[in-house]
Amino acid sequence: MTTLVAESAVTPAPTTLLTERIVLTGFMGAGKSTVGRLLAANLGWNFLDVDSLIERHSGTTIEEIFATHGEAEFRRRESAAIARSLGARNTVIALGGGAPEEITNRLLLEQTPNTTVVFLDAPFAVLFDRCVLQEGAAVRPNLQDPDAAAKRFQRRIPHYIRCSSHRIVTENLSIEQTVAAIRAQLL
Ligand SMILES: Nc1ncnc2c1ncn2[C@@H]1O[C@H](COP(=O)(O)OP(=O)(O)OP(=O)(O)O)[C@@H](O)[C@H]1O
Ligand SMILES: O=C(O)C1=C[C@@H](O)[C@@H](O)[C@H](O)C1
Ligand SMILES: [Mg+2]
Repeated sequence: MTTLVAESAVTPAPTTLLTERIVLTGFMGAGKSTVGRLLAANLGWNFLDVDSLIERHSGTTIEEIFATHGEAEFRRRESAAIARSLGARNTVIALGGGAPEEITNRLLLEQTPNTTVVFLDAPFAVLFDRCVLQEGAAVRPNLQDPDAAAKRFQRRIPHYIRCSSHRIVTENLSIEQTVAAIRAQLL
């Protein structure tokens, strides 16, 4: 049993919003982890990264889970990690890029009260370039084949849109500007 420890736990008075948790969704490279961590620090909230939770709980890397057990098992672990993370309050939660494709995850998001889902959007080419430039990007299992990744992107767009109440187009924004744009929509 792994306990749920936020990556950044803070005690000072957190910013009060009309929501208890902000969930970031979007494709690989959207900035869910990078923006999420900064947004949480900015609000004085905690931050949880579902991909990191899965790795901590499994005691291994996502790459290894895909290689050893396959994507279906990864998705089961992902749903369990999302369910655990949605119990947290005053928390920014970064989902994995494929989470909204699963009906279980969409229902979890929809049915958890006081949960605001923000879709970080950008064109596939921008996201792909960001991932390639990022250190360690080569290990993202679902980014190995660019054509297949582009198809996944297309397939997922309607799910990202439907499961979110806010959408930020980040193509021309820095990480700091993306955080400011989220704050402007939610505060
Ligand atoms: N405007 C921007 N917004 C977000 N990230 C940006 C931006 N510009 C550049 N980046 C870079 O893009 C990368 C985004 O990666 P990040 O790991 O945060 O994405 P992610 O959405 O969490 O992806 P994954 O689904 O694979 O976990 C980082 O290296 C970040 O520095
Ligand atoms: O888009 C995807 O399918 C994935 C995105 C990452 O966040 C990880 O959840 C994993 O690499 C799968
Ligand atoms: Mg991430």
